Amino acid sequence: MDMDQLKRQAAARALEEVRDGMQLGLGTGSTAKHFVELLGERVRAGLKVIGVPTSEATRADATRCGVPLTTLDEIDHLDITVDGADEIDPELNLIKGGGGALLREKIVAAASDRMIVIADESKWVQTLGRFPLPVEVIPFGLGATRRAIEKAFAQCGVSGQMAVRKAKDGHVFVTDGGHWIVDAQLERIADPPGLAGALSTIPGVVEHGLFIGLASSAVLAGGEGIRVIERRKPKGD
Ligand SMILES: O=C[C@H](O)[C@H](O)[C@H](O)COP(=O)(O)O
Repeated sequence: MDMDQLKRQAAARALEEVRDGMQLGLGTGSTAKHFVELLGERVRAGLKVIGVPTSEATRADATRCGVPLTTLDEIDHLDITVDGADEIDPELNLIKGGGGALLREKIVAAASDRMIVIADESKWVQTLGRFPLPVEVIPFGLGATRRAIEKAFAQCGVSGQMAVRKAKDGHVFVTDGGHWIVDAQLERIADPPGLAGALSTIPGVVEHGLFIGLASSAVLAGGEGIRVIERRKPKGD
């Protein structure tokens, strides 16, 4: 079975959690896109749900698939967010933002009662960090922000090359929020909550790709079948 089929299987398993009347956060990326497509099939068959997209790309996909959309200004909470991830550790800490949607993804996940992460098994790691950590930054004062990020890394015992993300056309990648992303090659993040806290205090950092205490469960699809891992601690701890 190829990777794309595994992603679709994980998406299909998460869809089993969706009930009539639910308000859903719709993630971004190639795995979340399968969820949006499968959800669209159910909507066309009569399921009543409403979604909040985490990116302009997902907004376009959801619209194409016939999934009705709203915003977090119109509704006061979401029942479930279903989203992909770049890395998932056994505490269900995540690295996200490979597609650049981390800011909206984190806002939407935090507004949800439950976040279900869907992925193929390759995203499961013992320690986060092999995937470059995306840090969303304000272009103004980037030199100072980079130095502050390096200091935060040193305080947390990590180091690595940082690079401003480029789009395929060679220009700087700009997020849906109009910001830039610095990708940090850290290899091994021993204390994800500590690093998340340190990055959050830097003024030029808008958000970072460490999702701590947000995922309620992970649905991992692999050659041997599907594994569902539930978070041990309650959400927010
Ligand atoms: O910004 C993008 C998101 O965080 C994605 O959910 C993440 O990069 C995983 O994407 P994919 O399912 O394509 O591997």
